[in-house]
Amino acid sequence: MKPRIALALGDPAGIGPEIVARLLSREENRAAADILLVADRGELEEGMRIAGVRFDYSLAEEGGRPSFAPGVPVLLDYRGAAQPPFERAVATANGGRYALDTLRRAAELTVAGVTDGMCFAPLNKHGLHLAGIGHSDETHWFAEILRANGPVGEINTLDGLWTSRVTSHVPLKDVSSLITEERILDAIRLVHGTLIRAGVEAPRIAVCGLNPHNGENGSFGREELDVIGPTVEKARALGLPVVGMYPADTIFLKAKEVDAIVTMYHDQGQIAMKLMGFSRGVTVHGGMPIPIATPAHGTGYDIYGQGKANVGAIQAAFDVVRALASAPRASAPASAKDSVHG
Ligand SMILES: NC(=O)C1=CN([C@@H]2O[C@H](COP(=O)(O)OP(=O)(O)OC[C@H]3O[C@@H](n4cnc5c(N)ncnc54)[C@H](O)[C@@H]3O)[C@@H](O)[C@H]2O)C=CC1
Ligand SMILES: NCC(=O)COP(=O)(O)O
Repeated sequence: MKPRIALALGDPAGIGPEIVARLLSREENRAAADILLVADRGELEEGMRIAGVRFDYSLAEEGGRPSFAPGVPVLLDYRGAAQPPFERAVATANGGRYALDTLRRAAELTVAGVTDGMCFAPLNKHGLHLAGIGHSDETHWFAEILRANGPVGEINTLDGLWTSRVTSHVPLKDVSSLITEERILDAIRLVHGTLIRAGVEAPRIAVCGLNPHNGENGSFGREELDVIGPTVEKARALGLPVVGMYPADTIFLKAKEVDAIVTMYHDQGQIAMKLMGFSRGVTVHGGMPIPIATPAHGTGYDIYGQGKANVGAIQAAFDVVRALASAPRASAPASAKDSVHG
């Protein structure tokens, strides 16, 4: 059966509408899934205008189940509490509200079984903060509204390599104090479970150090000796397939030998992954009861409206979420089965 995918435009001030338009202008994408666009109609039309593409879509009735016809996306014309017109190329509370409300609607529809997974174009985290998200990022907001009952975190994937992070959207000065046995084990388990769900039968996972050259026996920091090394040993004893720890500056040279790399902070993984393939990188929101994917790149305000945003990463995100949505779903916690929280 074709997966049914809810698709949202993300931040209307950025390149999201343009890249979604370009994604859906590809006939093979419209054929590969039943697509429910959760989007303001004016923003979708604007995205098509900027991208210089057009495709046919039908309209869903609010509250009604969409009736999918082959190759024709269904649009749920929805903007939540946001009010057009949207300012462009700048983070605003209105744009952040639009992003959050459309994501919430897409999540509700997916939890309710109308769709099997969701994909969204980039949002702007400052806009989310202006809109009052109440969390550091959308991952923790998703965890709340979906009542995720275990560890959650961003997982990035590119060309078959996956990464998870022990810390994510926190100031760099706080990273060291957040590197604990519990958080390292969570990051290992999160990516291990995601790999299994993605069909990797025997995942191999490498763990990264924090300090230059793994701290050189404590000369440049003790996190490796005190926490990371012993936790890697413990993970192995628990039966998790981990190797390492390896210094951050060379761990990605081993990318072909492993399926996943656990990094200690955001940019350890993201710089490497974005250099390896900026236009193919995907972020999966790990630990959620439903599949959620988005491009690893952001809102690209500097190229808004120019019609030159690359479609590659949202194409990859769409492909990843289709694969995850086609796999048998781990049972959602009872609390998340009927409604979205909050
Ligand atoms: N999927 C998502 O929701 C993501 C959202 N973000 C958010 O996006 C916002 C902006 O982040 P930045 O650090 O400025 O990164 P960015 O990825 O938006 O921009 C970095 C550079 O890459 C270029 N770029 C980005 N996407 C492109 C595309 N598809 N085609 C061609 N060039 C592209 C931009 O023009 C810019 O020069 C932040 O609020 C960040 O949190 C960041 C990553 C992922
Ligand atoms: N929405 C996903 C996202 O923003 C991932 O971006 P980042 O983790 O690279 O900041």
